[in-house]
Amino acid sequence: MASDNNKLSLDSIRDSLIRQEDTIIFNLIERIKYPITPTLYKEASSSSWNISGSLFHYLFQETEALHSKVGRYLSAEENPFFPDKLPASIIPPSKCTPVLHPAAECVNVNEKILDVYKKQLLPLFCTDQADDEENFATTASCDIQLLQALSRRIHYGKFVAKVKFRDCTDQYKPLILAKDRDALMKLLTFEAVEEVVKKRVAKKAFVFGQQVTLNIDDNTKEAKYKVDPSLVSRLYDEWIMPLTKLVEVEYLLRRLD
Ligand SMILES: O=C(O)C(=O)C[C@]1(C(=O)O)C=C[C@@H](O)C=C1
Repeated sequence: MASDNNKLSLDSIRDSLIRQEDTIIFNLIERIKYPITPTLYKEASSSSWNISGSLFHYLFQETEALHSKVGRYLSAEENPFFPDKLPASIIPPSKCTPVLHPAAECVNVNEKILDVYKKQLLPLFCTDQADDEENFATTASCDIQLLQALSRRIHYGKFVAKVKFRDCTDQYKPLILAKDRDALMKLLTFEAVEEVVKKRVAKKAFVFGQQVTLNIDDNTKEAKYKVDPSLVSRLYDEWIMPLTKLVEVEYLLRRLD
């Protein structure tokens, strides 16, 4: 969607952000089936595995390398977590005019996303801590899919910023020239939209996380959900939307380069 330059509007981008909520919530539900699994994220040097870094890090880097070869990071919607380690794509880049300003490539907050994910989000969402060795690879694959979904959503801020600048250039230009981050942040913020997002994702978590049964008696039992809706709302309020806005500001600050 975001590759179609002519049709790009704030409404179409917001529609995509809404659709991405489903992906994030489903991936979250998948990941939290497993415990935190501390060994997965620890340096593997002391183990018998012949790798440097953690098993999670190894699988993530190798996954990105493979995806890079088949052109994943040629898309402006994708941002790598290990940009310095990527092999070239075997697929040639598209000949279409790029949608974003070339400086968009320098905006990458994945290091922050990874840090927040490991230190704050996993402990918040995963209640159990255990080393389930049989599921190391599956657990790490769930982490990677969730992180890629979070990264794509947060870096969509570049497209949001692009249309906001295009539609209100007169308001944004002086703030960019003055490098006034706070004023840019204020101008691009829509509190009413954020309130709707928080309520909608909580509702989606409630609906997607229900146990679906065909037994009518089950409706009367106390409902059990796979993910706490209030935590999903908090995920958006405290991390996803602030990081999206950070990406918007970073993109705008480079927009006139
Ligand atoms: O919809 C927008 O205008 C956005 O900038 C996206 C977003 C979000 O992350 O959902 C971020 C900032 C706004 O305050 C509202 C929503």
